[in-house]
Amino acid sequence: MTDVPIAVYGLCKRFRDFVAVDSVSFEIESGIFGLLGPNGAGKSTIVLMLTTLLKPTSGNAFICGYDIKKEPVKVRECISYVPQDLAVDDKLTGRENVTMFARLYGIRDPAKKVNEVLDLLELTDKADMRTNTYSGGMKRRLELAQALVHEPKVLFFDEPTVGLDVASRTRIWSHLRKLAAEGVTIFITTHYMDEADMFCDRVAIIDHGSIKAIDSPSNLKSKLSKPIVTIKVQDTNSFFPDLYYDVEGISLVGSEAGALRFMVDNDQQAIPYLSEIMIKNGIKIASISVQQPTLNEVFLKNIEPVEEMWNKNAGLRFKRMVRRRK
Ligand SMILES: Nc1ncnc2c1ncn2[C@@H]1O[C@H](COP(=O)(O)OP(=O)(O)OP(=O)(O)O)[C@@H](O)[C@H]1O
Repeated sequence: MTDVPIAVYGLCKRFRDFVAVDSVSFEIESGIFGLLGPNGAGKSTIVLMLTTLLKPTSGNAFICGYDIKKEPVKVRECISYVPQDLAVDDKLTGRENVTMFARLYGIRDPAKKVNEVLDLLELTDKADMRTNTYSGGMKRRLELAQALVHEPKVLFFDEPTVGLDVASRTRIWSHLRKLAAEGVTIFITTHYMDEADMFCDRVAIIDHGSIKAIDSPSNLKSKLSKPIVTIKVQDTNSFFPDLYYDVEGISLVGSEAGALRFMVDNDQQAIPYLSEIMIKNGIKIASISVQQPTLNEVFLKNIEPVEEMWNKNAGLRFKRMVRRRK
């Protein structure tokens, strides 16, 4: 028994002899947690187990302290799950859709609560229109409204922004950040690295059913690589002093015509330091730019390259072919 909203211990799922989730463990205390992984990595299988829709083969998990195997009803009372596929009835209005969910959850005064969540998700204006007139972004917000009507402590959201335009994505994320600030623990799956980087407090990268890396996006990025500072100079024949080559936390990693590239521990400290040296040595700076490592790079570093996977699968296919012919 644990107090954290989501605690997962050695969770496994096998489909016959195929291991879809391989002894996954993690704890989530608060905020937005993103599960990232290529297609078929095991993300949905984990979400289905945590939401009690699929039985684990072994291992266990606790949601709000409740055992997903022994107390599935208690778990369901404190969570909401928004799947990837649209779960909005086009024949009903937005209000009717949310009211239906409120009734299913057995909420006593549904009208009040429905108004509250419609307002929270900025849907009041269009609440009495049929949802076949809604945009994709509005439908996704309506699904979120449906999920929030019974005030869940933990929200599972599969691919929250898939297929939406930039403005709708930003809006969904701003609602999720607000919910997280109010104390709802949010578990999302996504393929959008830039969004996970910007909006998730912690992420886990999963491949072939096991967790390859788990941390805050900034820690994962800084473990992978350091920022690169590129300084371009006006006179491409400038003489560059050797001085800064040996400074701790700054190392020269490239020099092309008129440009020097440094890998630095801290770009905020390195830039003024390097500029000062250049100015003191009479070198005129044309521009300074910083390239931070991205979560995309972290992701690619942690998953098996498609080529290797293809070779492995081709090997398996070949073995099966040989077996069939015997
Ligand atoms: N009911 C099932 N029976 C057999 N295999 C399954 C079943 N459900 C999932 N799998 C397999 O388990 C693996 C993980 O699937 P899962 O749907 O969890 O991946 P995912 O990371 O969610 O992928 P995507 O990003 O494409 O949604 C896949 O190889 C999938 O084919």
